[in-house]
Amino acid sequence: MSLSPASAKEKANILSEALPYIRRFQDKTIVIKYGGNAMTEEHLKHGFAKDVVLLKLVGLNPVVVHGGGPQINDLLKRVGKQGEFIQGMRVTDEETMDIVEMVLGGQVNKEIVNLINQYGGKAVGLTGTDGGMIQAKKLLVKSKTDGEELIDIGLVGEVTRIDPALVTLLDSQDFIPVIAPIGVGELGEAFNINADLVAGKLAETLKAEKLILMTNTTGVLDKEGKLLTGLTAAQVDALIDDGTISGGMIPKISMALEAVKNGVKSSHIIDGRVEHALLLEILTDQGVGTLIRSNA
Ligand SMILES: Nc1ncnc2c1ncn2[C@@H]1O[C@H](COP(=O)(O)OP(=O)(O)O)[C@@H](O)[C@H]1O
Ligand SMILES: CC(=O)N[C@@H](CCC(=O)OP(=O)(O)O)C(=O)O
Repeated sequence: MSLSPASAKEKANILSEALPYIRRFQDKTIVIKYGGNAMTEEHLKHGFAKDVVLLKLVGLNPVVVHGGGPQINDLLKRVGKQGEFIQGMRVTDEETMDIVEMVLGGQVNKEIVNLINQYGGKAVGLTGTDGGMIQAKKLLVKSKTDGEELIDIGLVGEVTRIDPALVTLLDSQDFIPVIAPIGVGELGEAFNINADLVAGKLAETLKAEKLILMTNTTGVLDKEGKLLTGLTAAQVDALIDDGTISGGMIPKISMALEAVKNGVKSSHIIDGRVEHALLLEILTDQGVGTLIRSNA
């Protein structure tokens, strides 16, 4: 099928628009958090895998951290349990932890790895426990009503240290790391960690060029539901305080902000429901979603 001259020109323009970005991001690390809500449709999963392979082939180093919250909820439901969250973090007892390990470390991780490999990438699936990569300790959540009170929500972890050696080794051999957000404690115990937290800390440790958090909204929205295309630290604090940012968006925006304060060049919260959102964000002039900057 031949293209009309106008549409051929448009396609060529888009391809050539990518050139400066490919040059600028050559050999740079891009940490991509693929949220469970952005992987609910088959065609989106395929589009994501293709984008990751393309980024690798043009010389960037994508590192994938995935979530799987809705997929964990599905399995919990099947065993008659209801998922419960406090400030965006899943309350995780031992039985829930078994399911978290099955879904994140097994089902979801393997599916993403297989898809990337199907499109010609060399993906390797890991959890944070492999090689002792993600060290963690119990996370205590601050009470909303009494900021001083700390709530124990079970086997939920926060990252204490990341050893980047394994990821760096894989990158150097052209593999694409695909990481499930499970960490290991001092006594060898497994912790369930919010995937945004892992992605943010990993981006800092790897001194990534970009942290991209893919989710199921167009970005951060204001009280009227309008997209906020750019946010600074002060604006984020105000939006959390007045309740505009809530639930799962709290850990996301906090990590996006912490990452840019600690050396990551830019953080982006983008809509994983838009086909090829990754390519649009990284390789075109068209910014998508919300860009988070530090105040400095
Ligand atoms: N101000 C806001 N802008 C956009 N989303 C928000 C906001 N406040 C809360 N949210 C909620 O945060 C959700 C994204 O977080 P989460 O469900 O944890 O996504 P993911 O599974 O991708 O990590 C959105 O779907 C929305 O319901
Ligand atoms: C402690 C905690 O909340 N862990 C998350 C880990 C998965 C995750 O973060 O998945 P999404 O990115 O798809 O939300 C959970 O159990 O759901």
